[in-house]
Amino acid sequence: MKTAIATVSISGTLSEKLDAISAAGFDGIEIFEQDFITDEGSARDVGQRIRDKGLEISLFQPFRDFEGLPGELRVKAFDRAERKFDLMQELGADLILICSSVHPKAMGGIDRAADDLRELGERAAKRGLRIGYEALAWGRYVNDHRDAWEIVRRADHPNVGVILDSFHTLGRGLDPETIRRIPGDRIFFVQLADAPLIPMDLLYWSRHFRNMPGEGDLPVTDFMRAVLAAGYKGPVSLEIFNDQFRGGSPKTVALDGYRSLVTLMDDVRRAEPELEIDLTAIPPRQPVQGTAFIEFATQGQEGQKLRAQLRALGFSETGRHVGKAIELWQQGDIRIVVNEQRGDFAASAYNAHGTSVCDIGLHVPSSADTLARASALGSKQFSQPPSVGQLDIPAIRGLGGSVLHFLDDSHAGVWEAEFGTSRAGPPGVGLLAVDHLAQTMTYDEMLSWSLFYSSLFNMEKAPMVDVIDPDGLVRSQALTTPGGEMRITLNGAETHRTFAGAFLAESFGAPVQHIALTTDDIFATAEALAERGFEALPIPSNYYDDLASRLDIAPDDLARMKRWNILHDRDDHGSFHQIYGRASASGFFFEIVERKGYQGYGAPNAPFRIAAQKRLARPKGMPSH
Ligand SMILES: O=C(O)c1ccc(O)c(O)c1
Ligand SMILES: [Mg+2]
Repeated sequence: MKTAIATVSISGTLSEKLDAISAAGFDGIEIFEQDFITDEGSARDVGQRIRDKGLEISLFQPFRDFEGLPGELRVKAFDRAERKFDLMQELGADLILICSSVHPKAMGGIDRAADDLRELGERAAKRGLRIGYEALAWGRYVNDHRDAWEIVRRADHPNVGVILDSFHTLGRGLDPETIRRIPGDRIFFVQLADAPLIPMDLLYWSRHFRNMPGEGDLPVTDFMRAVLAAGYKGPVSLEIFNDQFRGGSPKTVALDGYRSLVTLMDDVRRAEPELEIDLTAIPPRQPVQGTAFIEFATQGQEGQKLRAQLRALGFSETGRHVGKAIELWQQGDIRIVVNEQRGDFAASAYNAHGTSVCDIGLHVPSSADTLARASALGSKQFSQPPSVGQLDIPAIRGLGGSVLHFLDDSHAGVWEAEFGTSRAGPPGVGLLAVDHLAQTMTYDEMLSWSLFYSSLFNMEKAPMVDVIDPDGLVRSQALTTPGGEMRITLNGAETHRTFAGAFLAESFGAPVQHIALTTDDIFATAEALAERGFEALPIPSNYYDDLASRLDIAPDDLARMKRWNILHDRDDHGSFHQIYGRASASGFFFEIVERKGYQGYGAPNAPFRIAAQKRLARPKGMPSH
C-alpha cells in the first residue's frame, strides 16, 4: 500500500513540506497547484526536487469548473486543461483531479458531464495521462460519489476514473457501503480526512476543520473498508484542510498524518480481516494496567521542596538506586521516583523544564508489543546507557521530548534489583493509586496528543470540555482506558494569562501540571494530610453555599467538606470528592480524589480551583494581570 499526503495539509514552503513529508515516511504527495505556483523553481526542477526526496507525485490537483460548460466557456476549459497537462508532464505527474463544477454557468446532465470527461480522457490518453473525477460535497450538480461514479461509468474511457474523498462522502452523511459496488480499478485515487461533528456550512467545514482520520467523528474506517472491499489498490492519501495545521509545525503534522494512516489501516484490517492489505501486521492498541511509576527530575533546593511536598502527601523514601542519585518514594502501590542524577536524561529534562515529571512508567501486558506498535506508528525508541544494576526496560519518546517506559511481568524484579525493595509502600495518608495525570499544552497541540494516546493505547476520548479561567479559556480533553486504569487529561491553553498557560510559558513541550492520586476515604485522608502539614487549596465558603443549593448533601458532610476544603461533584455514574494541594511556584500541584463510580474530573469545580490558585499566586493587592 502506498501512502501519500496532499501538500495543502502541511504548513511551510514547498521545500519545508517535502522535507517533513519525506521524513515522516510517506511514499508520495498530492501536489496542490498553489504550492507549485508559489515556488520559484520550474516544473521540471520541482518534479526533480520531489523525486530527490524519495517521493512520487501521486496526484496533481485541483482542476476546477470543467464539466457541463456551454459554447466558448467549454472550449476555454479544454484549453486550460491542455495547459495543465503540459505542466503535469514537466512535473512528472500522471493523474489530475477534476473536482465537480461550482461554475454559475455550468449545466447539469449526467451524459453531458460524461461526454466532456470522455473527450478530456481521450486528450489525456494521447499524453499518457489520466483524469480522476471527484464529487465535491457542495458541487453545483454533482455532489455525491454515486453520481461522480455514474458519470465516469458513462464516460467509459480507460483514462477516466473516479476519485473518492472520505470528507465529501461522510460529511454529507452518504452511506460509504455504496462504494463497494464501484469496480476497484475504476477508482483512481482515494483521499482521506476526518472532521469533528460541528453543524456548519459544508464548504466552510471542509476548508477549515478537516483533521486526520481518528482525530474527528466521521466513520473513516467504514469508508476505507468499503474502498478496499471494492478492490482498490492505489495510494491512500491524506487531504486535510485545517487552519491549525496550516499554522502548525510541518514535521508534527506530517508525523501525525503517518500515525493516523497506519492506525486506520490497522483498524480496517481488524474490522474486516478478509481484506487484502499490503501493510506489515502490527500489534493491536495496547491495554494499560496502571501507572508503574512517575519520575521527577529535580536538583538541589527544588529537590528539597519536592521531598517536603511528598512527605506531606504521605509518601516515604523507601529505597535508593544502586548506581545513581535516584530515590524511590512510595505510598501503597504508588511509586514516585526522584531523580537528581547528573549527566542523564533527567538532568537535561531538569535543565530544560526545572523540577518536572520527566518519565512515566506504565504497566502493560507486553512491553515488546507496546514498543512494536509505538515504533510502527512512528515513535522513536528511547534508551540511555544503563548504569550498574539497571534493567533495560523498553521506552519511547512520546511527543515533545517526553519519555514513556513500558513494564510487563518480566520487569517485576526491577525495584528489588535497582532499589533493593519490591514491597508495597507504607499506607501513609491512605493514597492508593494514580487516578490521572493532567498535561498542559497549547490548544494547537491537543489533537497530536490525543491521537498519540488513542492510537497507541486502548483509550477512549471523552467529549472536550471548556474550563473557565478568570483570564481565558482552557479546553480539556480526557482519555481513559475502559477500566479506568489510566486516565490522562489534556489541557489546551490559548493564552499565557490562564493558570495553565502561565505554567506552560515557563516550560516547553506538554508538561504534566498536576497529578491526581486516589483515596477511598476522602475525610480520613484529609485529616491525615492536615496532621502532616499538607496545605490544601483554600476554597471560599460561597462555593459550599452554592453546592448545598445545587445538590442534596447531608449538613454534616457539607460541614466536613468545608472544613477540609473538599470539592464535590456527581454524575450519572456516581460521586466524586477532590482536594487540591497548593501549587508550586511554577504552577505544578497534586490533587487527591475519591471516585465512587464517577467518570469525570470535577470539571464544574475547575473554575473555583483556578480562581483560588490565582488568588494564592498573586501578591496581595496586585491585580491579576
Ligand atoms: O475545497 C476544495 O475546493 C477542494 C479541492 C480539491 C479537493 O480534492 C477537495 O476535496 C476539496
Ligand atoms: Mg478531495
